[in-house]
Amino acid sequence: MSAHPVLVVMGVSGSGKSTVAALLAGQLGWDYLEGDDLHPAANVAKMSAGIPLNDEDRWPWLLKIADWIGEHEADQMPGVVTCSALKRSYRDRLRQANVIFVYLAGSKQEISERLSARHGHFMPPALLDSQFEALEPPAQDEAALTVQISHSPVEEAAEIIQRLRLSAS
Ligand SMILES: Nc1ncnc2c1ncn2[C@@H]1O[C@H](COP(=O)(O)OP(=O)(O)OP(=O)(O)O)[C@@H](O)[C@H]1O
Ligand SMILES: O=C(O)[C@H](O)[C@@H](O)[C@H](O)[C@H](O)CO
Repeated sequence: MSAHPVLVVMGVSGSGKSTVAALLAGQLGWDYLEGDDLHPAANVAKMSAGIPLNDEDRWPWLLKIADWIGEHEADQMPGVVTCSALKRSYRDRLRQANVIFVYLAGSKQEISERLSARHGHFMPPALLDSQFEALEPPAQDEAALTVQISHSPVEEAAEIIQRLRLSAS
């Protein structure tokens, strides 16, 4: 593994990307980007209205995330970014740089319960079905690190650091 990877914490809405990625970035002392912050207002409005994004909506957003990753690679700065990265084609684009995908895997039931308990977020729980429909879990050859989400966020972050042999700063 490169000394300066960017971890892409991926998975459906509510899988815990923001929670786990923030912990990881804090513990590693690496730059952090909340990928949702790069969505154009139109995408946020669409999701808020309960309409799933399509490829056309997602590509400009994915390219902004790819830019952030590319800048970090050029500067030899490691980082952590959240990005649903639901489809293989999206991940193949992000993989043009030196990234490691960390896939937060859980059942629809488990994630649905978490989303129902989450407040103050634009993403309605009703969009979870569409997230699972779009999801193409990383295939074997993608070498993603798959983490089951049934543990606490702190345990998940510790597992990721240990399995990737990273060191907390
Ligand atoms: N391991 C966990 N155990 C219990 N609850 C968790 C865990 N991880 C996250 N949560 C809770 O589940 C909810 C969803 O987590 P979070 O917002 O981090 O997901 P997300 O994948 O970033 O979602 P989105 O893509 O919609 O922004 C939050 O309320 C969070 O506090
Ligand atoms: O690809 C997508 O459909 C979107 O990125 C969503 O996953 C949202 O960004 C996120 O889940 C909302 O919080």
